[in-house]
Amino acid sequence: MAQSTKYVDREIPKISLHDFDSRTDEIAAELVAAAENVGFFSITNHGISLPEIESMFSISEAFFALPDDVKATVPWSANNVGWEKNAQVRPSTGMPDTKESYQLQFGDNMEKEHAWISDEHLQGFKKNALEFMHRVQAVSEKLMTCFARGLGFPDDYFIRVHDVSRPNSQTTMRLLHYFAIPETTDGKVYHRAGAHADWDLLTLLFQREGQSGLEICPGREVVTEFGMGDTWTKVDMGPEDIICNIGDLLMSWSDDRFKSTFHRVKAPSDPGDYFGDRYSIAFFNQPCKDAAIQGPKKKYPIVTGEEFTANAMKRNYAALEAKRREMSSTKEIQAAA
Ligand SMILES: O=C(O)CCC(=O)C(=O)O
Ligand SMILES: [Fe+2]
Repeated sequence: MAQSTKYVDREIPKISLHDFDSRTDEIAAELVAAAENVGFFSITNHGISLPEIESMFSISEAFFALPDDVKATVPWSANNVGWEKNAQVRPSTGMPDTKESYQLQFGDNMEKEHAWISDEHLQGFKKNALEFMHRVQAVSEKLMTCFARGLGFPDDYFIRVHDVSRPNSQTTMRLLHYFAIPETTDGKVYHRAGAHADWDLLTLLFQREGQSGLEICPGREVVTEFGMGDTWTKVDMGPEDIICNIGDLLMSWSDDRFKSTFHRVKAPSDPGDYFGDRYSIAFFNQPCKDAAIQGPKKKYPIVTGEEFTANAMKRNYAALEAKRREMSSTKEIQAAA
C-alpha cells in the first residue's frame, strides 16, 4: 500500500536581482544563505519577461505536439542531447519517469548528433531556443558571480569554466512534458520525476501557472552520499519567477557548504494535486570538460569537469543497480509469501 507523504512547511527564499550591479554583495549574501540552508530559492527581477517565458513554453508545447516519429528524428544520445520518452529511470524509484524530454545544448554536440529538430518540422525552433538559452545563461552568470564571491574566488571564476561559446560546452536546456495521469486509480504506478539531486553547478527551472508538483527534501550533508530525509516541502512559485537549485557540482566545489537538495515532481495521487499535462523547462549549468574542480578547503581531490560527470554517472548507476536488486528481492519475497 502506498505510504502517505510527510510534509513540512519550509521557507524557500525569494531573492530579487534588481539593481544587480550596485547590489551584488547584498544579493550574494542572500544567495549564499539560501544555498547553505535550503539549497533551493526562487529569483525575481531577473530580466527575463513573462512573455519571453510564455513564448518558450509555446515553442516547447509545439515540439511535444509533433508525432512521435517526427520527434524520433532527434533521438536522445549519450552526449546528453535529443528527445526521450518514458526512458529516464531514477535510482529512487527504479522505474521510468512518465514523461518526455528534449535536451538542447549550445555546443558541438547538437550538430554532431543532428539533435536540432529541422525547420521543416518546426519553423525557427533552433533560432528561438538558442535565443532563450542565451537569456537564461545571462541570469546564470549573475548567480555564478555571487557564488564565486561567496566562496572567495574571483568574480568570473565559474563563468569562465561554464563558457557556452566554447564548442565543448555541456550546458543543457531540457524541455519537459509530463503526461496527464488518470484521476482514478487504474492499478498502475506513475512517477513524474522520481526523487533525485542534479549533477550540475546550478539548475534554473521555469514552471507554468497551475502546473505544480515540484517538491524538495533537504537533509543531505555530503555530496558523495545518495541518501535523503523523508519529509517533503511543496515548491510553488509564480510563473515569472525562476526556481533555482544547487547541483552536486557546486556542493562539491563548495566543500559541501552549499546543499544539493533531493527533489522530485510528485505523481499526483491526492485530492488537490494537479493531474493534467505538465510542462517545465530546466536549464543545467554544466562545466566544460577541462574545468578543474576543487573547493577552497580542498575537501575532495581535484577532478576535471569530464571526470566529475563520469563519477556522478557511476554513482547514479550503482544506486540504480542497488535499487533493482532491492526490487527483485522484494518481488521474490512477495512471490514466496
Ligand atoms: O520539472 C520539474 O519541475 C523538475 C525537473 C527536474 O528536477 C529535472 O529535470 O532535473
Ligand atoms: Fe532535477
